[in-house]
Amino acid sequence: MKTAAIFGASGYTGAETVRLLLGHPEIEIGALSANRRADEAYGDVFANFSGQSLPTTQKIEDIDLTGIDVVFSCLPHSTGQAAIATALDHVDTVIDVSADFRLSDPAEFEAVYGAPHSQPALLEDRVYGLTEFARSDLLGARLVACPGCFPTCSLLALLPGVEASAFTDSLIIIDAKTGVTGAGRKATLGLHFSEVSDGAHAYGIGNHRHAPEMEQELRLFGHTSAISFTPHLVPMNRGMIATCYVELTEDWSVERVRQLYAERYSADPFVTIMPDGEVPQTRHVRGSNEARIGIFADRVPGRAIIVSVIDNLTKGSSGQAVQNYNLTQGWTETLGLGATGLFP
Ligand SMILES: NC(=O)C1=CN([C@@H]2O[C@H](COP(=O)(O)OP(=O)(O)OC[C@H]3O[C@@H](n4cnc5c(N)ncnc54)[C@H](OP(=O)(O)O)[C@@H]3O)[C@@H](O)[C@H]2O)C=CC1
Ligand SMILES: CC(=O)N[C@@H](CCC(=O)OP(=O)(O)O)C(=O)O
Repeated sequence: MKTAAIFGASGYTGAETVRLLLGHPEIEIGALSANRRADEAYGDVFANFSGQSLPTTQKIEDIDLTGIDVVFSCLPHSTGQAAIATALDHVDTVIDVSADFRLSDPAEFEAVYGAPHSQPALLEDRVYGLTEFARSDLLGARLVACPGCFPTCSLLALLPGVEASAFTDSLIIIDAKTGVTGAGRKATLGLHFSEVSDGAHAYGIGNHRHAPEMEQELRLFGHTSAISFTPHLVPMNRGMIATCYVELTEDWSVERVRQLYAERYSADPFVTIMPDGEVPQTRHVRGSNEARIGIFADRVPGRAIIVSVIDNLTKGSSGQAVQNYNLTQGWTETLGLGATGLFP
């Protein structure tokens, strides 16, 4: 049995991590951090957990890491770098769901996130944990940077085709939508019910910070040109959908791409390639760690449209974090992640 501390347990990804770990047969929860909500019973922070036997929340600096094996860090980007460095002196593994260790180049981190990285040495050995493309690096990894939710959803839809040179280098357009929990639990005017219900809007247009992260990974698989990516906020709690437009290279058809994806993901328990004509829907993966991907022909000859859905809080963050930790330990990757999507 391993003991976990969860940093940022009073936030949405922290709560999702707690929910998943409560069902994990090999992990017990030893500590929960919060900032404004420190020193509270966890059931007071999130009423759905009242009745569960869980530690009281503490400030990170008050947590005794003796006896903790793994930290799941669910802090806003740029707030957890020093705490993660300290934690690595005491625990075997840190799984970070923030953006802090995703970009491998500290100069690019500073350009995208507006502040220098305080722990650049840790970037050298960190594993970028898009699980389905990182398995061989995860066993024994000490620091895993879980991809952003948009990159997870989009890269799962794009990388097999890029890897096989099925797409031209000129066109990748990603049109994505996210549920409101993607913005975290903060009280912000633009996230109030009356501001997000009954409508949808684009944001981060032309400059969202996830585009450089996706380009970093696409480059590793051979796609060198810039992508266009626009996220939208839509009135749902959980869920994310990325609709990706690509141009097929000669000899590639939509049917061949679908076959390629089915083979590439055939051994992956959390990626489903939809049968021809079936449209993936966010409502079918809510609360599960599953990604569903559908591949369609465009009316423009030579183009394909790839639609990918995940739950931003599960495969898009905490679920993938648990999946990655399972693999660092050499365990079956599905441990603690067996839930089917909550529908209706
Ligand atoms: N939400 C999502 O869908 C996804 C989120 N992520 C990433 O996961 C991380 C957490 O996101 P999310 O759970 O949504 O965020 P929340 O805003 O819901 O939670 C943030 C957590 O961090 C704590 N915290 C905030 N500032 C500090 C600080 N300066 N020092 C210590 N603790 C602090 C908060 O404590 P308190 O509330 O008590 O003050 C809270 O526990 C972020 O980096 C986010 O980008 C990644 C993928 C998807
Ligand atoms: C709705 C909303 O605001 N979503 C967040 C993305 C989710 C997320 O948390 O991504 P990181 O882990 O990279 O921070 C955004 O667009 O910035």
